Amino acid sequence: MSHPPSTPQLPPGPRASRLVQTWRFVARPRRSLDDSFARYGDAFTARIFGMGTIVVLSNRAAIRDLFTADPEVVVTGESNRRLFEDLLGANSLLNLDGSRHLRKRKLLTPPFHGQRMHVYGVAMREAARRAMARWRVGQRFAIAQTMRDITLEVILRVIFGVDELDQRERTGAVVLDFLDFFSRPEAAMLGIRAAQLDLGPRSPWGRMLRVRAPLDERINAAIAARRAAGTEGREDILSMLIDARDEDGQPMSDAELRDDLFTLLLVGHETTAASLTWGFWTLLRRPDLVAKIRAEYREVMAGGPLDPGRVGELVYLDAVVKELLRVHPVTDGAARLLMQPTRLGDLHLPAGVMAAASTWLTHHNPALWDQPRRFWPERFLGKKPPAYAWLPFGGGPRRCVGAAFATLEMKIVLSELLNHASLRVEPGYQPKVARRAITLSAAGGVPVELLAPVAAADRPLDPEASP
Ligand code: HEM
Repeated sequence: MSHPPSTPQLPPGPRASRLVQTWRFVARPRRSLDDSFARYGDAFTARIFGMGTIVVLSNRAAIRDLFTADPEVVVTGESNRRLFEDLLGANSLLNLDGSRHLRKRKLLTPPFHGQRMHVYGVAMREAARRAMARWRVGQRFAIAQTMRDITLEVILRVIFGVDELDQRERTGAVVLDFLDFFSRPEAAMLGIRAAQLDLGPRSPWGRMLRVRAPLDERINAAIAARRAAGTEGREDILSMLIDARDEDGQPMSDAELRDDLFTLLLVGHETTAASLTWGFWTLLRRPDLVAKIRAEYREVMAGGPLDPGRVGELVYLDAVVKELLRVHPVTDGAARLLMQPTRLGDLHLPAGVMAAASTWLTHHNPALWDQPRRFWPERFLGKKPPAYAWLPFGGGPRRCVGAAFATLEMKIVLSELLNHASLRVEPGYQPKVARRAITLSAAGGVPVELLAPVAAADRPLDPEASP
């Protein structure tokens, strides 16, 4: 092992202009990374508008040092603020550092753990079943849209406890309008601070503010209504956050609540929907894997009703989900800003630059994974994912708050749909990777067709039936 150089320096990287590098990052997210990895290896320097100079890592030792560094020195909120302060709000967990981040995380962690997960599991299963009930044999549809409908319904229900379906759908439409805006080419401009100016409804920032306003209104109205009606007996996240107190006994202000709910809405469903979409595209072309998922489901079901509390018994499905998150990561990775010169593995990087653990490159680095391009869930059977090599949810003190929630949702939706519906993906369909809001999703939405009537909830499909 070589030693880090004594003076801070940047590793080499692509020499193209910042503009060209930014365009490639937006338009060809995978290829640009693969090309740079092939040329420069597991640490290289890129220059991207909105992010400045960024050292892209797929080296395990460097990633370990990044995730275990002092969060006052290697920060996240400060760099997020440059991109998202006006978008997500100054109080958003994503935009905070140090003690304010810690305090907010303590408030936001309990809603996503423990007994509550069972309640969410029931909501997830219901949303999946409701989606299937709408399908007709022979119908063709984009599975990405179904996944968005399901995950949006779930997040709205668990965040706001919107019980009434109609109201949930109207709020959902406002959220989708907002997110759709982020799949337009002009949205790439929003990361540039100088472009964050309201120059009227035709300017990107002006448009963003106008599609966000109705969403703000709905969130503010929900907060006011809940404060007025009280939180007694309620199990939604909004009520939990209204009741939460920090160490000094202080409740959250309306502004804080608004920023947090907005953040959770944005990061809490599109990511899971995109992961599930890649999942269906992968699994529907692999009847052998679907047969194994179904056989396991039947076996576990033989021991009694498979309610969401028993999903943990589906160990093969667990391995499938881990492998999906490895092969098709839906975020670029975990980025930090270095406030001081920092040693990361063999690197000694200067202050002021960003360092990012690249999910795509780390998950496909042949030095870390046997046959990295192969989809092979068995690699996770009976084994924990290797530390600092499997990072779909980032790592360290900023690791994704919703990781357990998202994993549960993926398992429930995959298992409900694969065990009760025979779907066919259009033969030869090969999706491109497209940026949509913060996620890398399958362009075209993955068209599928329902081949036979959806099976009853208590009569799962035969393992050998068509996928
Ligand atoms: C498959 C689905 C998901 C993926 C792949 C994903 C991925 C990520 C990643 C990579 C990060 C950055 C971690 C880091 O910097 O180390 C993150 C942060 C975060 N995620 Fe997720 N996420 C998913 C679902 C969710 C859900 C369902 C929620 C909540 C309902 C959520 C809430 C958050 C929050 C609040 C943060 C910021 C944490 C902080 O800064 O302390 N995510 N997520």
